[in-house]
Amino acid sequence: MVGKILDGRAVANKRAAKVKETVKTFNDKGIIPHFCVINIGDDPASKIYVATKKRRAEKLGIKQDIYQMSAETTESEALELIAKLNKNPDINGVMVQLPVPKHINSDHLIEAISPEKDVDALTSANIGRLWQGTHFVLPATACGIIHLLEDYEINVEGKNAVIVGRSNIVGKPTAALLLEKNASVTILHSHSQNLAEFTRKADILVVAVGKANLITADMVKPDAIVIDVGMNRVDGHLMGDVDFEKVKEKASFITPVPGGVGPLTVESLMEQVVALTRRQNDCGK
Ligand SMILES: Nc1nc2c(c(=O)[nH]1)N[C@@H](CN(C=O)c1ccc(C(=O)N[C@@H](CCC(=O)O)C(=O)O)cc1)CN2
Repeated sequence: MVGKILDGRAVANKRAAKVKETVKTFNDKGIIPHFCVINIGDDPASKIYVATKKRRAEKLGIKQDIYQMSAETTESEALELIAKLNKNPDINGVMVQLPVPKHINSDHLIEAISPEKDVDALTSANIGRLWQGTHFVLPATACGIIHLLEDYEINVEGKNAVIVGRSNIVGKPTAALLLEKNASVTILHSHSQNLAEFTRKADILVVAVGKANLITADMVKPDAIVIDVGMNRVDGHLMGDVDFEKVKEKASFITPVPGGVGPLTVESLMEQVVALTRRQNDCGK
C-alpha cells in the first residue's frame, strides 16, 4: 500500500478560516486577541518559527508582540518581562520560544507565566489539567496532531499508539491526548531498548526525536499511520525523523516534512490564543 499524505497545510488553512470568523466576532465586541512571544538568543530555526507565527497571526487579525532578547539576557531579566506581561490586562497569551540559551533554565521562565495566559500550556498547572482532562489550553503541536487525525477521520480508540520522544512540548502531551481518546499509549525514549520491537506494533506511530531517518521502513507495521514531528536540516534540506520515501510505501497515512505537523503547530497556537481570549473575556462558545 502507498500511504496517503496527511496534508497539514490544507488542514491548517481550513481551520484558519474558522478561526478568522471567530476573531471577527470578538472584534465586533471590541476584543482583539493578543499574544506575546519571547525569543531569547539567535537560534536560526526559532527565528523562522517566530516569523511564521507573526505572519499567521496577522492574517487572522490576532495581535502579537515579539520580544527578541539578546543571547546575553539573564534569567532575571526574562522573568521581569514575564511578570510585566502577566500583569498587562490587554495581553491574553504569553510564551517563551524554545530552546533558550543554556545559561537560562527554561522551566523557571515557563513556570513564571500565569497559567491563565500560558498559551503553550506548559506550566505545571496546565500540564496537570491536561492529564486530568480538565484543560482549557493545549500544547500546540500535540493539539495539531489530534486535529490532523480528526480531519482525516482517523479513529484512535483501542489502537496501539507508540510515541518516540518524551519532550514536554510534543511527546508527553501527545500521549495524554491520545490516551484521552482511548488509544493504548507507549512512550519510547533515548533509554528504550529494542525500539523496533515496539514501533513494529504501532497502529499509530508518532516520532518526535530530532534525528533524520531514525525510523526506517522495517520498523513500521504495514498500514500504520505515521506522524513525523522531526525537523532536521540536512545539507540545506528540511527532513523529518522518518525515511519518508520508503515508509510511505508501507504506511496507510503519513505526514510529510515540511507540510505535515509544522503548519498545524502554528495554527493550533492561534486557536489557543483564541481560547484564552474567550476564557478571559467570557465571550461564550
Ligand atoms: N515554546 C515553544 N517552543 C517551540 C515549540 C512550541 O510549540 N512551543 N515548537 C517548536 C517550534 N515551532 C513552534 O514554535 C514550530 C515548528 C515548525 C513549524 C513549521 O511551520 N514548520 C514547517 C517548516 C518550516 C521551515 O522551513 O523550517 C513545516 O513543517 O512545514 C512552525 C513552528 C520548537 N519550539
